[in-house]
Amino acid sequence: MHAAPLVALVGNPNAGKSALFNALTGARQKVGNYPGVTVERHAGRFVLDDGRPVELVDLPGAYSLEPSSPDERVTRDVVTGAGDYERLPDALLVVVDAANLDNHLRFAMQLIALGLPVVVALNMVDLAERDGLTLDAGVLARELGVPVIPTVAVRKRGLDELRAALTGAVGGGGVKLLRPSDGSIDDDIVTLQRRARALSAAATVSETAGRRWSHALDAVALHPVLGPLLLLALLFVMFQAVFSWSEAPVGWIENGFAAIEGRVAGAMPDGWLRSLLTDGVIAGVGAVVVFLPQILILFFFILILEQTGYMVRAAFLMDRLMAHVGLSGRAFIPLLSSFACAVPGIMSTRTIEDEKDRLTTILIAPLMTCSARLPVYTIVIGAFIPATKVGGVIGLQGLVLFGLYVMGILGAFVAALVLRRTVTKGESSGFMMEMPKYQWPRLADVVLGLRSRAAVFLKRAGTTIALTTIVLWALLSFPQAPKDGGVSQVDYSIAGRIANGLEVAVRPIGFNRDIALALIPAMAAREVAVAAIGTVYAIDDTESGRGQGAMIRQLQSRWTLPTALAFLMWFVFAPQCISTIAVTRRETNGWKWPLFMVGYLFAAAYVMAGITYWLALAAGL
Ligand SMILES: Nc1nc2c(ncn2[C@@H]2O[C@H](COP(=O)(O)OP(=O)(O)OP(=O)(O)O)[C@@H](O)[C@H]2O)c(=O)[nH]1
Ligand SMILES: [Mg+2]
Repeated sequence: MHAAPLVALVGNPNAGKSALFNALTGARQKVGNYPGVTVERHAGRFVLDDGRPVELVDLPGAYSLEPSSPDERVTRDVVTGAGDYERLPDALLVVVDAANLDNHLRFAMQLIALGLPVVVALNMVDLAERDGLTLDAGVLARELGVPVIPTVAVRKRGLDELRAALTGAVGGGGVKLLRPSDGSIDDDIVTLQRRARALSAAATVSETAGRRWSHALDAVALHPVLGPLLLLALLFVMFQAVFSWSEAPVGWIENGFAAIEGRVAGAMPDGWLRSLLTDGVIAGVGAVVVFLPQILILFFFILILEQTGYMVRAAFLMDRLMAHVGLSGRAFIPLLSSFACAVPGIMSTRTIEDEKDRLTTILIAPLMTCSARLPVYTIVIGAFIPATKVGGVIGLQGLVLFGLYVMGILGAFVAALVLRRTVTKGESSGFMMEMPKYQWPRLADVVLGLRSRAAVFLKRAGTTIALTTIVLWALLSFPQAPKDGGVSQVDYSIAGRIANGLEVAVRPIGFNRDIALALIPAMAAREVAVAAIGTVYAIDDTESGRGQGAMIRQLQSRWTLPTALAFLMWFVFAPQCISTIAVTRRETNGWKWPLFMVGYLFAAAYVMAGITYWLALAAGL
């Protein structure tokens, strides 16, 4: 049996390859309105008109066949059949952005010159029309010598025609492909560019000045003074929203868990199994799941920034600042993605050309406040920072949260500055990124993005987090303390004894036994810190009731303000996540850099938490 024909999706970054891949295969690859969304090869399947299945691979965007960064290398290797990829594609589906034709045609012409059967998707014709641009696909097809199909990937327009053209291209339909008459594979870049421009002019039927409002938006978004103010305002609204919008849904989730716990407790006799289910699993998982609304609000904002095309503007604004600390402008998007999670953030550093630039970005990515820290931050802020308004409008809790994010960013900048002068010394490169077109965010995409985030989070809560809390519950519950022995169950347990030992090391920075106890399971996932503390208090004090309210009261009675502040500072810096360490090992091909990263971050966490604690004490807090 023959393997299914292989078709590769290629084109410039942000042309809509992944959107087209999703439309054809029904997959849900990430799309986003900025270059460099896809950094790996992804495969899927669809069926041609004649019933043959086809394997389609989505590739990272590239500007040419001479790769300048690790992600572009993947694309070059696949289309030339080099590297580790098993076979040459049977056809290329080249995606070009209709509204950016002359730039995208240059790479398309290089690809056509490779000699493989090609179908061109003239994508985003809707945006071209919006900008008052009408193109003649027939002219393009004649000049390029390959089928050119107008498409709107996100509305699934042009897919039937595309499938028909691909059916011909992979051999079944007997369509004879014409080759371009000249040998453009050997053309130099200037000749190519000139041809691309001429071709795009020939295919342009009419063009009106429709981009005026986009220029007007950029005049504000990229303005040297207004631009940063707008960025700051946007970030600020985002952090306020994390607190103020989440109140009601957090209440619903809590009531839900309380109801489940009540049912379970009522249906079971008192004993270790009931304690495992209520104090361990339900209390622990519940303590984490209540943060779902806040995480979704954060992602809602990130998705909107990604889809509107604002993100690259923000990167542009930050470029000067980034250059000062020795980072490349390209580092902005990996760092911004790390606000969601450092793992995809570190993977997206593959778009950075320079080895040292890339390494520096990887090493500082864990300092961006990932969403797993949000539960830890919000519960401690909720307990120790009063919900008052500063100046009548700005919520103090949101302000402190914002401050913690800023702390992480400042820490990252300082780290970059130091690293670039020592271990990753080198020149930094300038900003080179196309501005994507402004687009309205599509509701369906936002919903899809939020759904997948919710799924990831709930899966973690149901697996890693549940498992860790069960282990922790067991270590906290055994051996059982003698009744009336004057020693608390937590102190008597295995976990308590370990924590009492560890406490010696963390006492100088203001941490108590409960915190020492939470730090180790938090290595599996940061949110577990909250679950762990929840479990400790549930076992220690069975009378105290449940839910965030009870936990906040426990924190207030057992921790001092300096301890709470030191704890927050620890979480800004500490490298507490095994997945991040693992992905760093993979992306840097060895243990050297992940170990270095863990070492410097733990040292920074310890020192910064200590400084915070002592300063707070000195200030009389
Ligand atoms: N209006 C409109 N938007 C589109 C169309 N195709 C894609 N988009 C949007 O354009 C942006 C880029 O799409 P992607 O599919 O991520 O682009 P890509 O080519 O995979 O980009 P990289 O992975 O970065 O190389 C996303 O915001 C899409 O929603 C289209 O035909 N019309
Ligand atoms: Mg993509």
